[in-house]
Amino acid sequence: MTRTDPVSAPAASPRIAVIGLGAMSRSLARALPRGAEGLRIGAALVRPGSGAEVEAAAAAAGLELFRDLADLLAWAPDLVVECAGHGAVRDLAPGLLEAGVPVVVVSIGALGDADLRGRLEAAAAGPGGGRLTVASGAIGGLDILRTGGRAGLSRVVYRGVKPPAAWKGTPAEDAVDLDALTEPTVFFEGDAAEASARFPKNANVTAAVALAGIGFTGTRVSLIADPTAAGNRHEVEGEGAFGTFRVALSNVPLPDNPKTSWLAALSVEEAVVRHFQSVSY
Ligand SMILES: NC(=O)C1=CN([C@@H]2O[C@H](COP(=O)(O)OP(=O)(O)OC[C@H]3O[C@@H](n4cnc5c(N)ncnc54)[C@H](O)[C@@H]3O)[C@@H](O)[C@H]2O)C=CC1
Ligand SMILES: O=C([O-])CC(=O)C(=O)O
Repeated sequence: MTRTDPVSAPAASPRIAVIGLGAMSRSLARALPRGAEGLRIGAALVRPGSGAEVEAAAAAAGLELFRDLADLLAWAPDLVVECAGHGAVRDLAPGLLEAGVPVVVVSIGALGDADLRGRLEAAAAGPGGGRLTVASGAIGGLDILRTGGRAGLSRVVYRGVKPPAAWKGTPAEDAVDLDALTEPTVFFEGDAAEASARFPKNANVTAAVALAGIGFTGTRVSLIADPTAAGNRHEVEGEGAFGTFRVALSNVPLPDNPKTSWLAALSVEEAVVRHFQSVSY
């Protein structure tokens, strides 16, 4: 027998697409190919009305551009990574999962909606359903909440501090004059259900903490605008039968979006790499 093909042909590169082409997707598309794994983003699903700026961003990143879920499905993605917003999780993730496509979600606050969680769980569990994974995002310590939580948690508290500019365009503007602040100011106190729903671009971390720990209503949340803050700070304290813990992060924001920590983009990169590993450490 004559072989003309190489004995060990390289495996085809997985077809990875992002939803949304904002700060996080652009960071991911730039960073992923620099990793040793040889992965890259190949396509982006953007809003139907997206114009020339988005086309230029896609061209610069070498991405195929789709404006319709059916076109993305026809591209046959091996993995789709949502980096868009709560609406994208609600409108697009169930259809992807039903079609058998694995989905990584970073707009985790959308999962505060119990009906949506039920739809996603049903889509993933259905015949040929894809797997839904949640990226850790801009926060850490989720592993402690999950593991400690197996023996029961009695208290989980989250505190989020960002510079006033990062709270622009959010309900924080109704509570305080962000431009006039001279000291750290608490403008929201409540639970993770309310925080993640009212601050969909700033408080996804509260949903990540809630899902890993004691749920959306059990997780106490304070949000703070601090004119002296250089970046985005997140603190989580937990208590349970296992003991206690405290995690504090001081995150560098993405240059294109002061609301979003670079760590959130890195967490998506890590989730993508992990998805394709046969052994994960
Ligand atoms: N889990 C976490 O720790 C974090 C989660 N996030 C989430 O990630 C999202 C993306 O963050 P960034 O890239 O910084 O925001 P961004 O605002 O820079 O980019 C989001 C892009 O997605 C597009 N988009 C929105 N809905 C869409 C849809 N249905 N279909 C296609 N495109 C859509 C927007 O037009 C925009 O271009 C945020 O909206 C937030 O929900 C952000 C920071 C941290
Ligand atoms: O990126 C961050 O620091 C946190 C954030 O915006 C979110 O949780 O939605």
